[in-house]
Amino acid sequence: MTARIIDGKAVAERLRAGLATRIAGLHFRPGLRVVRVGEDPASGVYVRNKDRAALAAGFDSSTIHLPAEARESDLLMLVENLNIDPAVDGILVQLPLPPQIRPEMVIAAIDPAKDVDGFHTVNAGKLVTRQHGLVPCTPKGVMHLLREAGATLRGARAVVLGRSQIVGRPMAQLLLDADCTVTMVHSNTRDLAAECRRAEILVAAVGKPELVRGDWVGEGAIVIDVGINRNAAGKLVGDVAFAEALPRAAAITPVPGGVGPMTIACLLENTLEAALARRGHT
Ligand SMILES: Nc1nc(=O)c2c([nH]1)NC[C@@H]1CN(c3ccc(C(=O)N[C@@H](CCC(=O)O)C(=O)O)cc3)C=[N+]21
Repeated sequence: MTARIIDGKAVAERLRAGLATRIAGLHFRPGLRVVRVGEDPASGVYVRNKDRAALAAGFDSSTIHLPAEARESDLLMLVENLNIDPAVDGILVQLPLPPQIRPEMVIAAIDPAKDVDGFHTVNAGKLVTRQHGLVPCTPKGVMHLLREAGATLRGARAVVLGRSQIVGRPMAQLLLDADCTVTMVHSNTRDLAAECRRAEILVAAVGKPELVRGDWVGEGAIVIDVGINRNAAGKLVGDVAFAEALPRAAAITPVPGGVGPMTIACLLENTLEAALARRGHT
């Protein structure tokens, strides 16, 4: 078998086109503000791609750039101003932040109704208690991709590799809500390879270049690679050794062109959702 390659770029384009159509029918433009502090290189690509996509889909989007030396109080004041600005529906503060700024303080300061990253404790709590809230973009994008790939979720053995606040944990929750049998595995798991091999759906989100080798992938598995890493040669690679996984998987996402573009499309989807919810159209 050779895996079908799941084209995240194409799925993201369709999702964004659908959002553009919906926005064209509104009497306002949903507002998104991305706040960047200093110069994290990973954030650079993300902010550029996002700005282009947001403007093309009809959002009122802009990036606010603070210097690397900004104080935590400067950022908190900026967030407060965005919270009360009626033109702003979505606020995203790029992570990582410089060391003098505590990310948990900043995330806690964002109005949960405008928290389009879905990182605020209120939104995390809503996800776990199955209430309607803003869902983190990357796991939300992965669910879109699984549905597009025609994956049968009910009863499927899903393994999530990685337990981060922003991907692994919410990912497991969404898979559980879709009736998967979910296993979370991580750096302390005994025999990671054997656990991964049992997966019918494998989501790798650890940020370790090509950690998942071909023999970690079960025959016919659907493999979703969330990692975006640079390898020793400076090439962009995922958490999965793509060429090794290809002959075993039924379907697999590439890096780049897999999950990354979906994260951006879901950020825009969340911004539209937040805009409608704030105006009372749920
Ligand atoms: N508050 C916050 N929320 C985030 O969601 C967030 C963040 N901070 N900080 C940085 C990371 C990184 N991130 C990416 C999203 C999409 C691509 C993406 O679209 N990648 C393309 C192109 C990659 C390339 O060419 O370099 C792809 O995978 O095909 C990359 C990186 C979101 N992040």
